[in-house]
Amino acid sequence: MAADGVAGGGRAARAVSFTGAVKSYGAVRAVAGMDLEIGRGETVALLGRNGAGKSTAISLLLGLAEPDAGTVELFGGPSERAVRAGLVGAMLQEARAVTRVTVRELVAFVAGRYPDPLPLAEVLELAGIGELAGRRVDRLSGGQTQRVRFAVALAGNPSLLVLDEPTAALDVEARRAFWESMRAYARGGRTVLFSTHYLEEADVHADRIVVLDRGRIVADGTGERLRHSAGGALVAFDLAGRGTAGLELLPGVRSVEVRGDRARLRTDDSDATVIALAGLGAIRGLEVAPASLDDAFLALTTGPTAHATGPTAHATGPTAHATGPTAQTTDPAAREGETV
Ligand SMILES: Nc1ncnc2c1ncn2[C@@H]1O[C@H](COP(=O)(O)OP(=O)(O)OP(=O)(O)O)[C@@H](O)[C@H]1O
Repeated sequence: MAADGVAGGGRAARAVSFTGAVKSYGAVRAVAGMDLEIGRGETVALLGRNGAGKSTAISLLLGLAEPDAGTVELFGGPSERAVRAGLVGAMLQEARAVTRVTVRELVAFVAGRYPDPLPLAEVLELAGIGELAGRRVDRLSGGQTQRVRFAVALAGNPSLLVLDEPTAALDVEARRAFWESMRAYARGGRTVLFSTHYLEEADVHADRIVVLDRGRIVADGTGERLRHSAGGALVAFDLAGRGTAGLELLPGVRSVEVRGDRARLRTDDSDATVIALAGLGAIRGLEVAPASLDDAFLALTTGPTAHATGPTAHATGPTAHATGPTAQTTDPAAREGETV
């Protein structure tokens, strides 16, 4: 694969390496010391609330922004080298397409800038836009535009595909088709990094989920591992007038939450917790359920955001002003107008 051509660190080089990366905007530490390695062939989801730092991390990774401290490397070298070598395709938020060109012209233009592009027909099919090929790119719906962005990201047959909230504007059917294509692409040994707010998408479509909160990685692992880290199960029962004192001391219990007359215990050992509750005679309306990924995510990221004081940044952030036909590629030529 072409990636081997720039793997300065040899075969062991990672697709992506963040080492102590920091990026601040004024007083806001958007990325606050990030260490992350992504191996070749992995599909990784970047998950986090609004303002968690996902887009900023992606900008650093693509070389669209420079870290204030630390390093970010792609394929064992500077991002720019990997980008110039055509190893990277990206689908960013809010990038506007040029006017007056057709979908086919745009995708062909982008493909032509890469050394080893995919055949045009294959790109159009993968992105599900065969029928739109003759349409002008500035006359598409939001979801259609999103699919064209995906095509632009795929066009160069990149070894690393970076997708910032790729399904944001897609309807259910388009979403399903998108993930099918993404997985087919990843199966060819490519590395995929995508950001999302959808926990289920991360769980189903990524090998690994990296949870960001306030610019830091607060969890990194499979969905299963995340669920476990949040407490393996939830045990709920009716308090029936009894108090909650001592519940947090029961075996396995990590946290206690009370809603109305019902207590919800997050526990690492539901059997032990239930036996202890039975010993207390507190089993009315007893329910045991595995912790959901939502539970895990909330447990990992709940709390006041240190810097979420304004509107989310991506409308004005480093990805927003990419306007040319290569706006969603990472071709350095496309970044000449960057103001970051
Ligand atoms: N260009 C910028 N100027 C000032 N602040 C910025 C800029 N870009 C991002 N930020 C701030 O950095 C923090 C991280 O923003 P970022 O866009 O990376 O988060 P995100 O996880 O991608 O959010 P979302 O899910 O809403 O897209 C936010 O507090 C945001 O306001």
